[in-house]
Amino acid sequence: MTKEEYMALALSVAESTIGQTSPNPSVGAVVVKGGRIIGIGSHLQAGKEHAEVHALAQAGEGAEGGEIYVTLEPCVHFGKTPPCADLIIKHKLKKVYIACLDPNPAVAGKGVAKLEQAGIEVEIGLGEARALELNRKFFYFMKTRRPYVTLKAAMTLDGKTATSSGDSKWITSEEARLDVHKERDIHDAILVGSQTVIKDNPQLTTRLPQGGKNPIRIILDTNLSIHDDARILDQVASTWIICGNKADVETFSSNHPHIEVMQLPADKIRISDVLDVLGEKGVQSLYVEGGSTIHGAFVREQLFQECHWYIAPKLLGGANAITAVGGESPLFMNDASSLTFTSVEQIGPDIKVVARPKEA
Ligand SMILES: Nc1c(/N=C/[C@H](O)[C@H](O)[C@H](O)COP(=O)(O)O)[nH]c(=O)[nH]c1=O
Repeated sequence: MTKEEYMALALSVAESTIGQTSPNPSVGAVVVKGGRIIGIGSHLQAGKEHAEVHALAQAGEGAEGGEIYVTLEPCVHFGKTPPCADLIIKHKLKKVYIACLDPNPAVAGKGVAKLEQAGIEVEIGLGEARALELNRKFFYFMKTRRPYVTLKAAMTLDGKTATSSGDSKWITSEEARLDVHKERDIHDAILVGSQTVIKDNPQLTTRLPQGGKNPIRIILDTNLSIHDDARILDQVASTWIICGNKADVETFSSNHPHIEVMQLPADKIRISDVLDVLGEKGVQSLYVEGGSTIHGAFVREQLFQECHWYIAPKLLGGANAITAVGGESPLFMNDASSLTFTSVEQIGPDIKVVARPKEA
């Protein structure tokens, strides 16, 4: 295998753990000696061993004089295990291939410096684009201390997410809805507005055949207006409610002591305040399932990093049907958010379009 193929293997191993390592990044490592793979490892869960620890444990003494391919710069800090840079030095590897540097300015380059001081050759950048994409959400959070926001909407071909009566069952297929649960599984948190809770009474849990992690359910509810029997108030998953400063938190909390309520200082909920609060709580990835008014707020304030549009081959019609992105229309087309399509894929009879705002 070529060095590109060894790094591609490390990247694949890292990609297979996306969503399960938060708040840590997903990392993969491959140890090679004499053209033979002698160790493969990935970071499987925050607090557990890093990828290099697993790969080097598998390689054992045979690692001496070999090379390691790692998708993120080896750490220099003491976590659950000693710094990976020290472990690589201890195993006397000859060369380290690093796909991308740590985004944290406090540690960026420190791992490389330590390896080079120990006389180990370091090559940076092999598979870098794929390594940056793989931990895109983590890197964004590290840089901004705000969650990476993905807007999700399911709509008809003419952009409707419900009929004028609010009916939306179902627009997209089972397959497309299953894909939504895969997205929920890899996100730290999911967010909807109180209108979606009142109209749809969603569970907002991850229901995959193979199981999966429930994201934290975040409800924007200015006046704590959701009904006491709403399904998201059950104890199947964590639920946080963000409300305005006029809401009667005391009454709500006495009725629902297990629900975390965050009261913002203003009477209206501003998305930028929501993202600051969630960032402080360590939420790195946020999946916004709407509805229309909520999407309108995120789009108007340009506070999203990606949108996933699931489009069904149906035409609903009706100017009074519910549109995917509500709120006020800008006066001019120039005020539209300019995006770039990053992928379009068919899922069952539907298509999933992923688009991102043009890099600022
Ligand atoms: N109506 C449709 C959707 N509707 C999405 C609404 O947010 C709906 O209330 C929640 O997805 C329901 O959540 P839960 O299943 O109770 O956890 N989403 C889709 O992907 N396709 C559709 O057709």
